[in-house]
Formats: sequence, structure tokens, C-alpha cells
Amino acid sequence: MVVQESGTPRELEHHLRPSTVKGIDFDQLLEPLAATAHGAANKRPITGVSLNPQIVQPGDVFLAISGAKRHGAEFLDTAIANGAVALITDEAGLNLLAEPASIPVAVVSDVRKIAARAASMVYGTAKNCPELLAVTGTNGKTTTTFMIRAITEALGLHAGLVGTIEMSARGQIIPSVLTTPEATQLHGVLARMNEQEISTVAMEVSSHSLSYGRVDGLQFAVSGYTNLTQDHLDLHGSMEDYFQTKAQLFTSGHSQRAVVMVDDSYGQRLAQNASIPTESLSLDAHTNADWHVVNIAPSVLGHQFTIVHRDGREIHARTGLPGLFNVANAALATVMVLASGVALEQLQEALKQADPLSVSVPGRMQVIGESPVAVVDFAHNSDAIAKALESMRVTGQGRRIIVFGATGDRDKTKRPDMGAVAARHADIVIVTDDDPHGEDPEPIREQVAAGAQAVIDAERAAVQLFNIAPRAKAVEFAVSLAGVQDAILVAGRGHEVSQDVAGIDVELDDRVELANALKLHGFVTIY
Ligand SMILES: CC(=O)N[C@H]1[C@@H](OP(=O)(O)OP(=O)(O)OC[C@H]2O[C@@H](n3ccc(=O)[nH]c3=O)[C@H](O)[C@@H]2O)O[C@H](CO)[C@@H](O)[C@@H]1O[C@H](C)C(=O)N[C@@H](C)C(=O)N[C@H](CCC(=O)O)C(=O)O
Ligand SMILES: Nc1ncnc2c1ncn2[C@@H]1O[C@H](COP(=O)(O)OP(=O)(O)OP(=O)(O)O)[C@@H](O)[C@H]1O
Repeated sequence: MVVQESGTPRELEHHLRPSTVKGIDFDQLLEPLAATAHGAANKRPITGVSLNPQIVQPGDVFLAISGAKRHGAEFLDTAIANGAVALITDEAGLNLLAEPASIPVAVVSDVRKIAARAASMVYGTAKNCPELLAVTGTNGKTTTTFMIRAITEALGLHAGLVGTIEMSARGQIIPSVLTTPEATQLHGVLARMNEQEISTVAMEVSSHSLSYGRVDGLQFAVSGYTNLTQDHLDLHGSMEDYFQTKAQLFTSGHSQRAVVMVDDSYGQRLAQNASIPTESLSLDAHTNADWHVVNIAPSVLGHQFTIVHRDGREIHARTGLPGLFNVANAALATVMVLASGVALEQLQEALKQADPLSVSVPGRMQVIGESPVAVVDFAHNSDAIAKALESMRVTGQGRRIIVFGATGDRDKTKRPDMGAVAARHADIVIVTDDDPHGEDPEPIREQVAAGAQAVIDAERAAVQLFNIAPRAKAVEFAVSLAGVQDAILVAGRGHEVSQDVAGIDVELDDRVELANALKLHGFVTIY
């Protein structure tokens, strides 16, 4: 039975903790964390760790960080009201306390740096943790982790998942806030999964998580790399920094082994400079790699293919998910499971019997209608938009129609590129809003549209370009233009069910909007 939990973030946090924690005296944490106690020594037992005051549970030590916008210590009252029994902060946090805190306080130089260690000590994850398989890269993390989970279950084992869409184990699904949770939450959920006798956890590791130390203190049995294309330059500043951040995962401090897709230059660098045992994987026969994906042939919406090692070993597989990029994801998931020590014959049998690589992933190339083909996808950077559009099969005189926008308050440099790529690969481009966050949405649309217009002026005059908001209206407009031979791609929001407009969550689900628009215009929807 599958249970999708809902509730406030604090109620959900309750489901992300082990059911029993022995507890550790606050004093015992101090020396290993190089923390200085302020006030009397205290033996109060700590049973949890949180750096978000809103989700603190009774018995937690609250880690008040110095954030980019606020200091956690400003919210100490909330943490105490929620049951925090001790505080660890930095000098700045200590100075923010208006009066001596009513709970024991300790000070460290950098709270984020000790978060993983503190959580690991409280939850015991250094010793008691399921096997972890990590996936990183710009695109494909969610899909690949869903596939790893499905393979693990097809092998008859219990699998856990931590990623953008959900954290789940044993049929219990908790919706995610971040792709990779903060270390405090991560160690809690891994301890819970260990208690539930989960054998393998497939986990997405974002570059943010590596930058913020969210995966510190974890050892991944196998880490996989999908690809690296432009995104998140607001955090990294340059592609080189983005790459170096990802590359940290592929060192002995984090991982025992690696499987690296070498179909881009960053993957090749990663494999060449690897300091841990690494297997390379490619879809390109001309690329030097340990594993090649060969005999790729269309099969229903997806493909069947063979993964061949240079030593002659072969794995026959298929995925029902559309797009060649999903062959790459499927091959990576398969080789990662093999690298974790599963016997090839056993893996081959599981692939044959259960078809795990066809697992449906919410909002990833999710088919909402077949005639016209109408798909909701999470593509929100240039490479993903190009690949998603390429994978949309149109019949006869069919046209490709795309509806998409760019997020506010994030990497602004990618906006015109996203517009340009859309104009190169689609016949009708409808620019709309994504999550504006704190930004005015109109200039964002204009920056995306300007990129599309430049391509139309220079290369593809026949492309029609529209700028329409709000998003639901743009989706409806796309369907109003479509005929049965056309293909509509609504890109960028995937599984998400609300839009962040100036800090307010506005209900919006692309799948619902697209299905409603198809019905309105007399088409059939399968959603
Ligand atoms: C850029 C980034 O990652 N920021 C993270 C960072 O925020 P920050 O340093 O600005 O912290 P802050 O907002 O100043 O808050 C500081 C402290 O005050 C607390 N606070 C703050 C405000 C308030 O009203 N109440 C409150 O209690 C916060 O809980 C925190 O403890 O620390 C916060 C506390 O954990 C995170 O919530 C926040 O993630 C934000 C929400 C976020 O959107 N992160 C995204 C970009 C992210 O990490 N994404 C990657 C995936 C990217 C991808 O591949 O697409 C991910 O792994 O999810
Ligand atoms: N291997 C791939 N190469 C390029 N694009 C891909 C690949 N896999 C998926 N995509 C595209 O990227 C989108 C996001 O896919 P997915 O959610 O699996 O990636 P992700 O890395 O988890 O993304 P995010 O970090 O933004 O959550 C998909 O909807 C699809 O359009």
C-alpha cells in the first residue's frame, strides 16, 4: 500500500525521523563539534537535530545558522516553542540573543560545517545507514534515482528514495522541499530508513548540497554522473566552479566507486581524473568508455538497447520513457546497480521480469494526451528543453508547440538561451511564467522571448512567438492552436503543484491545466 503523507512541514518532519533515538547528552556533543558551552554544563538528552526552527521536534538541538538572508537565532523562540532543548549557534547568533537563552547554548565557528556531524552523532548514522547510491548532474537525477529504486525493488529488496519529488520508503511518501535535504534532516531520514530495514537508498545529490555540506559525513557506495550543462550559475558563478563542486562527490571523502556518463567533456574530465574506482559509460560508439550502449531501437514510446562492457559482458534492457536521454538515464541506473555488487545474471533477470526502467516519474515526459501528443516535462534549462523537444514525435505536417518560462531569482543568464533553444527546436513558442519568486515576471518573459526572437530573426523566420501570462492561459492558448498531428510540450514545472509568486504559493498544476485545456477543445486526455 502507498501512503502519500500531507501536513505542515513540522508534521511531515515527524515522518522523517527514526521512531526511537537513544538520546545523547548535550555535553557529549561539545568536544567532537569543537563547541564552547555558554552557561552551565548540561546533561539534557538530545534526541533530534534541526536547523529549521519551524520543523523542530521536542528534544531537538536547534542549529541556528547564519543564512544568506536571516540568522536562525532570530527564530529561537519558535524553536523553543516547538520543543528545542538546546541551541548551537555562532558568535553572531549568540550576539543576537536579547537575553540569556532559557535552554543550554554552545557556540561553534561555523554551524553549517558541524551540522552533519551533530546529526550523525545523534542518529547514529555513521554505523547504521543503508547502502547509498548517489546521482548527480544537471539533468536526469530524479529519473535515474526512480529507476534505481525500481531496479532494487525488482531485485526483491526494500529501496528508499531521497530527491526532488519525494522521500519515500516502505510505501510511505513524503513530498520534498529540496532536492537534497539539509544534513540534519538527511541523517534523520536515513536513520529511519535503516530502522525500516531498507537495503538501498537512491539519492539525488545537487550541487547546492555539496556547496552547503548537506551530504557531509555520508559514504556513497556508488555515485553516478549524468551530464553538466548550464544552470545554477547564480550560485556557482562559472561552469568551472559548478563542475568542481560536482567533482567533489567523486572523491574518497564521499564515494567508494563511480559510474560516469562520458558523453560530455565534463564527464570525460571526471572519468580521466578519477581518484576512486570509476567505470565510464557512453551512448556514442566513438567515445572511449568501459560501457557502451548499443543497438538502440525504438520500442513503443521508448527504446530497447544493449549495454556492453569492453570485456564482453552484456545487459539487455528497455525503457518505456521517451527520449534518447532516458536511454542514458536507464543505462546509468543499470550500471550503477551492477557496480554496487549485484550479480549480472540476477540484474538481467530483474530487468526482464519487472521492466523497472519504464517506471513512470511524475512530471517527467508525462503524457497527458496522445492526439495531439501533449506532454508535461520538468525541462527548465537549455539542454533539457532541446532534448525534450527533440524527443517529441510529430506525425505528417505536425508542429512542435512549447509553453515554458524561466524562474525568477535564479540563474538569469540562462533565460535568453532557453528562448533561443525553444525557437530552434519548436514551430510555435509560447513564453509564459515559471516561478517568478520575488521578481517581476514580465521582464523575465521578455528576456526569454528576446532569446527566441534573435533566433527567429537570424535563422527560423517561420517560428511563431507569443508572450502570454498567466501560465494557465498560455497552456490553453497552446491547445487552441493545436491539431491532432501536433505535439505540445508544457515544460519547466513537471510535478509541481504551486507557483511561487512573490512568496505566495499559487495553486497550479501543469498536468491539470493541460488536461482541462484538451477537454475544452474537444480532445481526449489520458490524465
Ligand atoms: C540558496 C539556498 O540553497 N539557500 C538555502 C539556505 O538559505 P539561506 O542561507 O538564505 O538561509 P536564510 O533564508 O537566510 O535562513 C537562515 C535561517 O533562518 C531560518 N529562517 C529564515 C527565514 C524565516 O522566515 N524563518 C526562518 O526560520 C531558516 O530556516 C534558516 O535556518 O539555507 C536554507 C535553510 O536550510 C535553505 O532553505 C535554503 O534553500 C532555499 C529554500 C532554496 O531554494 N534552495 C534551492 C536553490 C536548492 O538548494 N536547490 C537544490 C537543487 C537545485 C536543482 O538541482 O535544481 C536542492 O538541493 O534542493
Ligand atoms: N539525461 C538527461 N539529459 C538531458 N536532459 C534530461 C536527462 N534526463 C532528463 N532530462 C530532462 O531534464 C528534466 C528533469 O529531469 P530530472 O528531473 O530527471 O532531472 P534532475 O536532474 O532531477 O532535475 P532537477 O535537479 O532540476 O530536479 C526532464 O524533465 C527532461 O526534460
